[in-house]
Amino acid sequence: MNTGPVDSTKIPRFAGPATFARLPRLDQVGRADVAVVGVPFDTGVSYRPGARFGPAAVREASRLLRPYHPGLDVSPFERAQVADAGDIAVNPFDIGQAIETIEAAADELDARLVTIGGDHTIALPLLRAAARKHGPVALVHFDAHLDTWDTYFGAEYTHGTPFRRAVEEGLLDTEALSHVGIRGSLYGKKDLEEDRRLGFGIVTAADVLRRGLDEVIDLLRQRVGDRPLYLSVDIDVLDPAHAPGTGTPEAGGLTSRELLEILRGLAGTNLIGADVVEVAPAYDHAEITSIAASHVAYDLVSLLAIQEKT
Ligand SMILES: N=C(N)NCCCC(=O)O
Ligand SMILES: [Zn+2]
Ligand SMILES: [Zn+2]
Repeated sequence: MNTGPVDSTKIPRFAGPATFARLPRLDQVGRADVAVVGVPFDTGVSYRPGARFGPAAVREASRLLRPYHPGLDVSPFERAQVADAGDIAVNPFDIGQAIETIEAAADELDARLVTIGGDHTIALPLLRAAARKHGPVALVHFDAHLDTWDTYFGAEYTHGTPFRRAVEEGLLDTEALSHVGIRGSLYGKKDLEEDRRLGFGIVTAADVLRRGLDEVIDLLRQRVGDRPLYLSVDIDVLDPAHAPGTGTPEAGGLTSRELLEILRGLAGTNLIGADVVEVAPAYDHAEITSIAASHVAYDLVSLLAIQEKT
């Protein structure tokens, strides 16, 4: 029997400290199939800081989550032992050291991870840990931005560069890389050319509107096949109306309904880990962004849980 969340019909959901979805802490249950872990880190940002407060805000906003997911027809916390592994204690003054700490912590956590960021820099060490376990992985990357740029101010490790570094390091299966939700201005046309050369296919935000969800889901599933899959969700894939609380907002994004439907459309793929990043609560209003991110994390946990045998 897996230990589930605190019962919100008996203990008010607004009482007590927040773990993700009111789940037990990892140290309370000893082991987990799926662990939710926070990475309060935002030293890699190019514009507004504040994503270091993302994990705490997403946990607070997750108090309303209930234990049955009707869209996927699963009770994820019964199907799998899901636990909150707390936050990784990253150095805010040294990006290199923070990256090493995240990689080591991900290696050590003996569970499939849903990581709550933190800025997008953290995807690189998480992918290093994933590739160490599974070999080069397929990637579906939800974001307004490519995040395959080369350097900023000469810095190689930033929130705009993790996926170029990941390809260079051989962490990704370059036959199976997709960005979803891309939009907004670029530095030049070469950004797209270099991205294509690295192996990425792009589903733009406009494609989601014009081609529709079913076609987009089919295309993504075809590209992924049965490869081990990592999902990275930058919350700025959503329109600023759906996610104002983020560091580099771009107009013309997905609705939270579209994003959740695409995620549900990936049920049955060989998902091995996922992150939700770039929630910066200082720019949020009425918890719009952290509520969206907590629901995304719930769907990611559910996608991992349905892979556990019943
Ligand atoms: N990963 C996120 N959210 N943003 C990257 C933006 C990089 C830039 O300033 O051009
Ligand atoms: Zn982004
Ligand atoms: Zn990003």
